[in-house]
Amino acid sequence: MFAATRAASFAAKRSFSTSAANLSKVAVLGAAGGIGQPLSLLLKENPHVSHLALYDIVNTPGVAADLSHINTNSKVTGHTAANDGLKAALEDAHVVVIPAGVPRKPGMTRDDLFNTNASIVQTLAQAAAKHCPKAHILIISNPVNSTVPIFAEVLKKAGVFDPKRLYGVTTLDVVRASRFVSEIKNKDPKDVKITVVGGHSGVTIVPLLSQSGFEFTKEELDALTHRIQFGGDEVVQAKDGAGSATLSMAFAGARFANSVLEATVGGKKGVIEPSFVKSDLYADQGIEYFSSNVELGPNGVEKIHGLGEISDYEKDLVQKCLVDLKKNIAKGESFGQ
Ligand SMILES: NC(=O)c1ccc[n+]([C@@H]2O[C@H](COP(=O)([O-])OP(=O)(O)OC[C@H]3O[C@@H](n4cnc5c(N)ncnc54)[C@H](O)[C@@H]3O)[C@@H](O)[C@H]2O)c1
Ligand SMILES: O=C(O)C[C@H](O)C(=O)O
Repeated sequence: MFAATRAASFAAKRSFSTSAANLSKVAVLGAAGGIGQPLSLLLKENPHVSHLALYDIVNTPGVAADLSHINTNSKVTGHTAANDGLKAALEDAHVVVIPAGVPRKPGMTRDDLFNTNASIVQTLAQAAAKHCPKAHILIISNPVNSTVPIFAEVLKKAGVFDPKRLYGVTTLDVVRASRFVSEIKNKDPKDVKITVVGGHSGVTIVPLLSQSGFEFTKEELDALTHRIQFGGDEVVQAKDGAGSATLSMAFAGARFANSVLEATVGGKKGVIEPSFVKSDLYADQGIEYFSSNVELGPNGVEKIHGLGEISDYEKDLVQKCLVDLKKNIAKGESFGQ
């Protein structure tokens, strides 16, 4: 249903989106994985993409050959580590989306992925610093609360860090929040917008349900908050060892990538998405990265929105969030340094 709606909306936009200035190369790193494949499929439908470069350590030639038969305008190329494939994928990229890395199994936290994924992200950051220092970098690889600071430290070391162009993708949390609230309020999710702030794991995910326009009982509030914070665990448990969310993440990642493209090359104004970015909101408490609604413009992050008025219940959630977030960020920064 999404694909049909999305295709229709993209098709409508295509009529005014064909000039070269509106088109860009998008690279997906980790493109042959559970997220990478459906995400690349959705990006193949995006009218702002002129070239989709798919990089993974395995299987990208097949994924690229398959996607390249879809009759949308973009060219698709597949790259592996052979023949300097990472360089070829990254050169001239305007947007780089990164779902490379291992997913959770039941019983694991996202932080348990750190040991494996930190070095993967570090390697990809070193390559991005060299081959596409001006690209907009969208990080999906977990733990996002630490992988974004790792990426930033590598870019800083290379002297190319632009905080306006590095984004942790937290869109899945708002997608889930919208869906879960719509289920209990019997609404169409398209009319249910829930702001979610903080980070992307457990108690660092803070839904601001008091701003939703709906009334909740205390029981509903507790249940919804918990479900939004631990929605990822539901999928990990249901997949029973076969990974974590891939299809809903591809949907969320494609939505965020499209927003970045619309704001940076599509000329669209007032594009607002939540994202885990370098932020001043809690910098006075030593927390340099935070997810909140972010206004995107031609150069990326244009304005970081504050939290606005929040309830005492949410103030409590934010305090708990900040404790974990600070540790997750520090761990990423020290690894990246
Ligand atoms: N931000 C979010 O909301 C969110 C949501 C879901 C999953 N994730 C995270 O996304 C990551 C990927 O999840 P998945 O389900 O697609 O996993 P997956 O194992 O299915 O796919 C990961 C892919 O990364 C590739 N890869 C490994 N090392 C690489 C390297 N050095 N360079 C390029 N590619 C490399 C693998 O070959 C594989 O194809 C995980 O860390 C997961 O926790 C984040
Ligand atoms: O839960 C996970 O490990 C994957 C992802 O971060 C999610 O929220 O689904």
